[in-house]
Amino acid sequence: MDATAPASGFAGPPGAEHTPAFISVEGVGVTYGPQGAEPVTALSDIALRVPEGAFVSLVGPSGCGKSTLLKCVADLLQPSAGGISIGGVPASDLRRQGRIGMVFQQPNLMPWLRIEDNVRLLHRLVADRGVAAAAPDVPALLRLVGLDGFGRKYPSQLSGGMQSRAALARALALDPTVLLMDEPFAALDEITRDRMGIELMRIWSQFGKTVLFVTHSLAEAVFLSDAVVLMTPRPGRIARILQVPLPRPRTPEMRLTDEFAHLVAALNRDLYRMLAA
Ligand SMILES: Nc1ncnc2c1ncn2[C@@H]1O[C@H](COP(=O)(O)OP(=O)(O)OP(=O)(O)O)[C@@H](O)[C@H]1O
Repeated sequence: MDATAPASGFAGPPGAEHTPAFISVEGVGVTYGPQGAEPVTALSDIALRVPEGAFVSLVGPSGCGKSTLLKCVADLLQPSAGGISIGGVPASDLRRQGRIGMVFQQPNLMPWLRIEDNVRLLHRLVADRGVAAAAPDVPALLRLVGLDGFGRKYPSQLSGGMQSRAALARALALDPTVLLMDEPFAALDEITRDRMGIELMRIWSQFGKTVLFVTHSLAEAVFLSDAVVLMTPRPGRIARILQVPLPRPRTPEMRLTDEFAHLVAALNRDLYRMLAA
């Protein structure tokens, strides 16, 4: 198994190393503060090349800067050094058009809005800013995420897993160029979380977007991804990029194979070595 990607920062499926980068992160560093305290260098010299349509996970010890990197890609945070482009354009252009889909650990649905109106919300917000965007096909999105027939419900009438599905439908509403997911299933119980992973694979194979996915679970990362980016403790750098040669579509049975166990063990070993150093 040759699972370590070249130093170029390529993060995509095995065999796609020469595909042009779609998400391009070049020399990105982030230093927070100072706000009366010591500055915190959260990220240092991150270089990442993610091809179009790839599913890539970011893993690493708590505080290594996974969310910070995702925020930079989403243009919610300006890097202190380096730059990021998506599909050849600056992330800021896409954000203004509402073309960066985000899903967080908490679904953050508006409790006073029906599910269908939550899914429409982003379109309303960008329209209010004068940005022309096609109105989302809400019934199709709800069908896609398995919420057919639940559009008239309010968030409180849905289970945690269903709220996660609604948050995903909302993130997909404006046909995003990329989907950025920050521990989207961390608040769910293990069985629901596993089921959501399978569902996400099904949905991803239909919408075909490039996904950056932050998780603390190495097994979840391996199961879902074409490549897993392991980051060092703060300041976060890229320690290793593990390419995942498991075939697609991924099935629950793959989690029981020796190959899967070896991939997760390889990441675990690197993580423990890093933390022990
Ligand atoms: N606004 C901020 N001001 C100062 N420091 C910050 C700020 N946001 C994050 N940090 C620090 O930057 C580092 C990286 O934080 P970040 O949340 O990106 O890490 P993470 O890997 O996503 O963590 P976790 O896995 O615990 O969610 C941490 O040490 C954190 O304390």
